Amino acid sequence: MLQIKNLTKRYGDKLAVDNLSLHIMPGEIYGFIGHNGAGKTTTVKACTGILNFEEGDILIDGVSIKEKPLECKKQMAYIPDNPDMYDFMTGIGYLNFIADIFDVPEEVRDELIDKYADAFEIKDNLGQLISEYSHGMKQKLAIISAWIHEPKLVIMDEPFVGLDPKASHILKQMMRKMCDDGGAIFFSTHVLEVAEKLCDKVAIIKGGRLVKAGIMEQVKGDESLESVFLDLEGES
Ligand SMILES: Nc1ncnc2c1ncn2[C@@H]1O[C@H](COP(=O)(O)OP(=O)(O)OP(=O)(O)O)[C@@H](O)[C@H]1O
Repeated sequence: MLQIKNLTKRYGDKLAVDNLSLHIMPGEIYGFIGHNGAGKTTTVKACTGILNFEEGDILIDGVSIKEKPLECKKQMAYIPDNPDMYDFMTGIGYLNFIADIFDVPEEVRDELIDKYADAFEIKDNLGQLISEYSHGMKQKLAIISAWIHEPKLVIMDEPFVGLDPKASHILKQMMRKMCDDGGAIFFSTHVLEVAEKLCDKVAIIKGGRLVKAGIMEQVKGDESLESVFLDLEGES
């Protein structure tokens, strides 16, 4: 579903991502972990077509994001680390705007908005301006907007930041359901306990280079993900 092939990205002289390859298959929740500045956001943004890269390629369902960005973007949803949305819109206005872009039929969008807004307990806030939303409310709106066009692939950067415990629980259920239905999820996180419980596979990046990747149980063995991560961080 998402194939990162030998991705290399530089900012001027700074090598941010170095020859990174990963393959996220349908049905998989794939976690992406690494220290601050390791290259997670750079990789995530390259996957969504927001950030150009010099070397390598990224395929969404077999299609290159470099060659056919629009075709790729139709298949996916992206939730950035900071949900910057149009403050002048109402919540419902924003959701309908996204649904329009992705051509979601009215009955379908109404049903999905109703279901997810209810689950996240922001139904009563949908008529309010986004400028009046808290960080967590914006994050909930961003998640709903991602799910209403039923993408095959969801890419998220730190999706649990700002969510209250109930909303985190609902998001985890939504992620599992989507992947059980054949979708795929690639997300970065610093919350290793969540990654350990939720992810089928995990990749660890350090200084722009992939240091470990694979099935969660194999990556962590008998240890916790945290101790594997800290051991790798300690290695020079
Ligand atoms: N626009 C930019 N210009 C120059 N350097 C950048 C830019 N964005 C990121 N970098 C550098 O690229 C490297 C990777 O940054 P990136 O944001 O991908 O890390 P990250 O793993 O997402 O970190 P964090 O966990 O702190 O969000 C860092 O050294 C960072 O300073």
